[in-house]
Amino acid sequence: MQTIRDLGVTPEDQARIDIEPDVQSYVWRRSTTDLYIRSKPGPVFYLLACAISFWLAGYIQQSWWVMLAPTIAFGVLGYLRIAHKPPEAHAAQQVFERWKQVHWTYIHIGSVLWSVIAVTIGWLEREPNQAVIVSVITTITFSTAASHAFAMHPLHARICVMELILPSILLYIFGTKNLQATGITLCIFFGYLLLNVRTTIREYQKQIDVEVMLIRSRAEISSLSMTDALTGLPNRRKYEQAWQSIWYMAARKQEVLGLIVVDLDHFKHINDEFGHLAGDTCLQHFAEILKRHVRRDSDIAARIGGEEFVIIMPTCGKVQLIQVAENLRADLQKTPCQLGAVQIVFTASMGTGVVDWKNDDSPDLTFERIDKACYQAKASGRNRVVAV
Ligand SMILES: Nc1nc2c(ncn2[C@@H]2O[C@H](COP(=O)(O)OP(=O)(O)OP(=O)(O)O)[C@@H](O)[C@H]2O)c(=O)[nH]1
Repeated sequence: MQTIRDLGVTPEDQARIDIEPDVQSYVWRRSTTDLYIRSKPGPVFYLLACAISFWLAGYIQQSWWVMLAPTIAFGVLGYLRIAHKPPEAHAAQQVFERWKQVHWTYIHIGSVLWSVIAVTIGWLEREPNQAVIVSVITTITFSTAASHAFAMHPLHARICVMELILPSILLYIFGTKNLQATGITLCIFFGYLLLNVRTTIREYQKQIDVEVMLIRSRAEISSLSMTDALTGLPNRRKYEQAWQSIWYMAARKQEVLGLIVVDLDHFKHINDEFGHLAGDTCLQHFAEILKRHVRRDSDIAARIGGEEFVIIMPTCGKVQLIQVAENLRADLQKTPCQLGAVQIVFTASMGTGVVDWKNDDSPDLTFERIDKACYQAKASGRNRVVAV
């Protein structure tokens, strides 16, 4: 709900302030959803690579049981990754952080498991045969995929790449004789990957920045379309939306809901005598006075026509409404609008009332009743408050 308490805050600033929590939650949601989707297929590919390498090394031909442990491990991991769904869009930051930690644990377990398999094959084979070649190629593929897919969390992405590739490098260089060249090549590739992670992180960040910019611009446009350009108050469109939703919400519990309709007196004379620009300044002057009298966050003051304004005051009873309207009326009367050397004194007529839950069938009916009270105030001499 839009409030007008922040004097000196432009509608553009207000739009930005209002949207910030949404932007933050979008960024958290976006990065967690990306992580969730991108990490899902991992265990399937680990298992496939494991089966092919084991087959080429001849382990499966010796005993099918050799695949039991990897199948269970990657099966459970796959299930956990799928079942661990990202938090709801408007969850608190801590919820997103906790989710991230748990999900990254699943991802790290997967990359460590793969490393154990790749190192076991290298350790048992110790020569560049087909099984080792496949395990090296798949290790390169997995680490490249990790460096591309997990750019939303740079530190974890880097650790993941290390977990996948470093154990193989160490084994090939220091633990074997025939695979040292492969180890050195992998080492060079590892360096390239670490540099590559930096680029992908930057690209991912840029993409998010563009999306955030779009969200902010959309919110700004939508806020501007709800704001009266001259006074900075919510406009008729915003008032209608707010009045409808506040009215129906109050109707559920039959809560007290007050409305003040304000119409400036003889405004045409001001325009005719001092010019249209002076008229505009008077409208701005009145809007500033109005803002001073609308103090609660739940109250909404809006300009709904040329020189017509309303104040929606939830939980505000008859007596309070009259008091607010009288204070506003008196304040306007004693505070002239200063235009250079000229002072323009003008007044306002007001109708006030609360929703009559027995007879008011709709927000429009309530408005009509209180608007009529405002006309009565005009008809009975202006510069007064009529309560219904
Ligand atoms: N300067 C200026 N004048 C406006 C604006 N919107 C409406 N008006 C003027 O407000 C005046 C309203 O005139 P009327 O509806 O006759 O009402 P009034 O002169 O205030 O007379 P009562 O309401 O009967 O007291 C018209 O002259 C409009 O041109 C605006 O944005 N700027």
